[in-house]
Amino acid sequence: MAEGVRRRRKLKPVEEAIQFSLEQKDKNGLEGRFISHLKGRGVFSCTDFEKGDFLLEYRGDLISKEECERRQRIYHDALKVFMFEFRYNGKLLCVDAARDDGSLGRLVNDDHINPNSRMKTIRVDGKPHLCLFATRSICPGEEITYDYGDSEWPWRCTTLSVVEPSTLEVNTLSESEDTDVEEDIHNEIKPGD
Ligand SMILES: C[S@@+](CC[C@H](N)C(=O)[O-])C[C@H]1O[C@@H](n2cnc3c(N)ncnc32)[C@H](O)[C@@H]1O
Repeated sequence: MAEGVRRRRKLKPVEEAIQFSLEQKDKNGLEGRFISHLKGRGVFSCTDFEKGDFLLEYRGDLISKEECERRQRIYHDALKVFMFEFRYNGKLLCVDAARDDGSLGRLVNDDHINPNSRMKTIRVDGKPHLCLFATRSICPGEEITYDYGDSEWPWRCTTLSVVEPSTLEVNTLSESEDTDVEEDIHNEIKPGD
């Protein structure tokens, strides 16, 4: 087959995650949008994604536990929420995405009930990268969410209020098979830490 006609092999999700991690770019088909003053911004799909697809990297500075603790002492609460602590090869590490570099990963919101993606670590050049993969098919217009992990996140407080005798409404008060995939992870920080 002539060089120009040769088809590019479709990358596996983890290969795509590695490529985007190396290029430090977000893929097309996703956009950041303002949702509300309580929730802030979020990331929305503008295309169809399939279960297992790579979506985004949670980009930031990869730092040690000690450096994370040092930054937490000087950061305002609004910045601390961008510090994603995780365990890798038995060590506590952190990706600090406090600096707004325009990347989308840092804008993905929490949903512990019906998330559509999951955070995993992938190894690129010996270093862990935090990447989100779709856990089900995602339609255009859907918000991308993942489970931040067990913690007393303030927005998870809910109340039940009776709307009609038989109708309950939930009101939110505040708002691998591949060898490079290490493990599913959760954010281990607690709000205000
Ligand atoms: C990593 S940031 C996500 C992006 C954030 N929404 C923004 O605009 O910068 C985490 C913060 O987003 C907000 N957040 C995340 N998930 C939420 C949810 N389900 N409901 C309300 N606020 C949420 C909280 O303020 C949280 O501290």
